[in-house]
Amino acid sequence: MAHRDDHRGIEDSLADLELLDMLTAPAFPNAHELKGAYKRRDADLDPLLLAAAASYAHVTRNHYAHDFFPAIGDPRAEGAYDWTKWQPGAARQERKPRLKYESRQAPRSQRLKQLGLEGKENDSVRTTSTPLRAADNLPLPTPKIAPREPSSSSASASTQVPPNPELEVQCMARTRVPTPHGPVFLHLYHNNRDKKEHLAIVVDPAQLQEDYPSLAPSIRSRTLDAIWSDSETEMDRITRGAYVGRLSKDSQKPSHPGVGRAVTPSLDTIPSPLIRIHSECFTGETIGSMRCDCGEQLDEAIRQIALPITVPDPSDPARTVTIPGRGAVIYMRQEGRGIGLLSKIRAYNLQDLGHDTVTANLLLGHQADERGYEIAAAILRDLGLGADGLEGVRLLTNNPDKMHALEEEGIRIVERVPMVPRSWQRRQHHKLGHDLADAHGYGEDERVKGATMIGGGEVYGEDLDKYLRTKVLRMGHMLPLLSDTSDS
Ligand SMILES: Nc1nc2c(ncn2[C@@H]2O[C@H](COP(=O)(O)OP(=O)(O)OP(=O)(O)O)[C@@H](O)[C@H]2O)c(=O)[nH]1
Repeated sequence: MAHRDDHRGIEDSLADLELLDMLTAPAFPNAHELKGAYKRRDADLDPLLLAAAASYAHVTRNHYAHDFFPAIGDPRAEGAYDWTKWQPGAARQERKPRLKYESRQAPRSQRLKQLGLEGKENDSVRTTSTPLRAADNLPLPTPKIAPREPSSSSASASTQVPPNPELEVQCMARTRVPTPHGPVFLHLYHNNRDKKEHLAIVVDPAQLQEDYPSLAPSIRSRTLDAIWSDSETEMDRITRGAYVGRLSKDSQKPSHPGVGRAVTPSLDTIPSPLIRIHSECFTGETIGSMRCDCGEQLDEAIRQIALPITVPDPSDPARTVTIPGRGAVIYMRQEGRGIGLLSKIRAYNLQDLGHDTVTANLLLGHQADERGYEIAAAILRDLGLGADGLEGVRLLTNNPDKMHALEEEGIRIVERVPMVPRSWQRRQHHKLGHDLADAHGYGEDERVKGATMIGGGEVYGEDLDKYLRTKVLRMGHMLPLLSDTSDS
């Protein structure tokens, strides 16, 4: 639209305004007079989109890799019509010639042919030439796991796999994670039965001491500590977590197969490791749902496992020594007792209609519990827990099916430890005096409000400090550093 001081003058401005009114008013007052005077200008496409498409050279963001970019900015390349010089009624201006677009990249079909991927255009393929592949800068050898058991519908004659390959689990990586209950070692497992990444949260802080083995054998993954290939380097082993002691700039000791297996003479006097087989629960663990106590159970399991243990001193049986708690939570990706999150959410709606958790599952065509424990048992064996000839386990559960399933898988359970919900413990605490709560290691005022990890209290410590400082100093996060605020 023209400006008042513009050489075109007031008439042009009024004409522009009239046209704008015509286009934007809900009903133009003299519509009957003007009918047919203007061509309708309803845009089928967003005008901004059209403007962007028409502007500048024929550039989309997919063209950035191409070769004409040096020419952008060159006046010869800017061959588009100069609209600032437009005059009403003026003759169409000469257009400057555009530079011819040339790409140095061969056509896609030729590039695919070179890579032997002809005809696979739509497959999601990663080629060696793909830039910025996360794994490129850290190639890790991976051990072979037998292929997944084929389902009857997917098995074809051309891809013959043994019908029921023996279950194999493989710990792919392990790392230390500080938690409010002390350090744990998070282990990530693959297996040849399902495509899920099951986890083991191993509590065994004695491993962090330089001068271990301690009184009890270390809880370590056999498959992680194994040699994966002749070509693996010490750095490969350390990067995947196959190290001993505490990893730091000054301490980098790769582990060797069989580390931590030695059965110490004092083993009979040390309680068996405390174990929980926990099933994933997004709602309870992540968003603090109070529809279940899964978040609390996970927190409580780690807390109980990490409680220090008092044992007879091997050098003087008349005295006792305290050793760090030990055990593991095997965290199975069996959301909603195996029915999955989608079905569990639907089941919750049925529960709101008055059905209980079991009926809701059944109404959806599921079983009350669709979990299996073969993989959990295999992970326990890999960690040297409950297996033949090694330590038995104390199992934290109220679920008899879980106990039986594990025993059927050959896991030796020497004791069942009940999982009492904290709110019940509190009520018991009121009824019976302080004995029960004290027996579980905390009193009325401590932690009873924290139903989940989320409500569980403040997180602090050396590792968190370091992490936050790096974010401020290297990533520009807007947080006052502790030293900056100490004076204020
Ligand atoms: N389908 C369904 N799953 C639920 C519901 N509430 C919790 N879960 C799931 O139940 C599983 C939790 O089970 P566990 O913590 O192993 O508990 P459990 O089998 O009762 O046994 P213990 O706690 O060991 O005594 C998680 O996968 C949750 O997602 C529900 O209402 N419906």
